[in-house]
Amino acid sequence: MLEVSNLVRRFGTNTILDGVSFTTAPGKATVLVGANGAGKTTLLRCVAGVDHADEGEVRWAGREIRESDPLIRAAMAVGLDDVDFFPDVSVIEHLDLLARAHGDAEPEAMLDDVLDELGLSPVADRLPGALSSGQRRRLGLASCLVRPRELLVLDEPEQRLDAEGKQWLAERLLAEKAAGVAILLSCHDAEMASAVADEQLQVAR
Ligand SMILES: Nc1ncnc2c1ncn2[C@@H]1O[C@H](COP(=O)(O)OP(=O)(O)OP(=O)(O)O)[C@@H](O)[C@H]1O
Repeated sequence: MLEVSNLVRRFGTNTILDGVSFTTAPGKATVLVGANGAGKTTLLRCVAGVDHADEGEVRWAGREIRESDPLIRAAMAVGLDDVDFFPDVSVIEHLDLLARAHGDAEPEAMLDDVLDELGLSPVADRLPGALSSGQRRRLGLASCLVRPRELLVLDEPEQRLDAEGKQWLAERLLAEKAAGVAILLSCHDAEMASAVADEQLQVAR
């Protein structure tokens, strides 16, 4: 379980998060909603361990979150917007590397399924620089799906997806919940937020 307690994040004199607390549970989705600049990405970055709160705590299974902790990395699949890909590693090679790094010695069939599901099969051999922004977004999502996960953290995953992609995303998130995965995501799409959320958390400065 993820436990966020009294999280405070300041940038200079600006207090962005002012004592945020919530928990997630297996099979449940918490959706962060709020205006541009409200602090949703900041909160997700603190949860993922790539940013550090000034006060408060983020714990997973009782352990303080550190992105270098193998137990945390094994449990948490994170799709933030600033994902970088190796420029000279193809779509399929990225996914293959990730799956193997997380202990799948024979990922080929699973990779085919994920590529197919995300409509990335036709560009499987392309380098990231030759993808459209929507295809890069899909590759970021695929990166979360080719590895084991107990918690899925996604920052505005609906961004740059076409209508079909959004429909797929909503269905996939419901399937993740049904498989027992806890989900924490930010979302500007009200329809998707209500379709997926067990709890909506209003983030406001
Ligand atoms: N590294 C930083 N240094 C200074 N200010 C920052 C930094 N990162 C974020 N901010 C500020 O914190 C506030 C919250 O930003 P954040 O990206 O968390 O908002 P958001 O809710 O995700 O917005 P959006 O819906 O537009 O993605 C903004 O005012 C932003 O300018």
